[in-house]
Amino acid sequence: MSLLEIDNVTLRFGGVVAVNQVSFSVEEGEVFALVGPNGAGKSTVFNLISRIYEPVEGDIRFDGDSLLRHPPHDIAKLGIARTFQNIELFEQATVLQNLLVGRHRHRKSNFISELLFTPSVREGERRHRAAVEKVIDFLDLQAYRDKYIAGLPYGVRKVVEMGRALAIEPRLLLLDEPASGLSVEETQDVAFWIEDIKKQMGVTVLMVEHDMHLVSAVSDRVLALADGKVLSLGTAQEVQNDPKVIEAYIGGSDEPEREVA
Ligand SMILES: Nc1ncnc2c1ncn2[C@@H]1O[C@H](COP(=O)(O)OP(=O)(O)OP(=O)(O)O)[C@@H](O)[C@H]1O
Repeated sequence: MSLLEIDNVTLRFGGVVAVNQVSFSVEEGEVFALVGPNGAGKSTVFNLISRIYEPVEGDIRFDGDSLLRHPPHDIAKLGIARTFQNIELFEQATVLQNLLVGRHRHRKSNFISELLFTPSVREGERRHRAAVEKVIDFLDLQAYRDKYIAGLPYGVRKVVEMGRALAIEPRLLLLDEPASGLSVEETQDVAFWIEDIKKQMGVTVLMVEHDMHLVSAVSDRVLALADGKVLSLGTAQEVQNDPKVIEAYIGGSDEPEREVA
């Protein structure tokens, strides 16, 4: 059984079919990339998995369980974490505080036990701290742990955003354009982080990305979408060389952000 199964999913916005009978599966332990021109439906697929949108047709299963039976706030508890294209961190809080917020799905205590700071609450607090410190070490964020987000460079914020998602110890990490706005060197670092997230943390990664250098460097498989439909599925090289994909980019309103290697 695949970790994530998108099964014949359709979503319309008025007359626009944003996602049109799309099916694909993500296997445990792989890095899977969604690519395609602007408006192809990539973000909509992410928002369907996050339960922000409700499909009009089809099913989405995580570890065999239909996500459509769960409300959006259950998604993190089930083991799916995501980052956002426009970084969503608390600007007036520190890196450490932002990562601790990411741990909320593990909080089992109630208001009274929190108030009394019972031994189980204390123990829980220690576990949250330990998990967050592990992410800080893993992503090399020690120098920034007590810094406010508002004062951090964009590239560091992107890494913190990834850390916030990793702090919940997900099985599946959804990365929405992890390289957007980053320099070539910073994108290289993101490629290393993604490799480590897969190999050292054992987390499965599904990402939307325009930068084909990054996609080629880290992805086990790539799915190209255009006009809400699946165009091509294979290795990065197979997909980039698929005439249907080349046609979609040339015929579309944009081209890949950087030349394909
Ligand atoms: N909330 C919305 N309301 C109406 N139409 C929408 C909405 N969100 C997306 N769409 C439309 O659905 C289609 C797919 O959009 P989507 O944002 O998923 O594409 P994308 O592949 O993520 O594009 P990009 O690379 O520019 O982020 C587009 O035609 C878009 O205009």
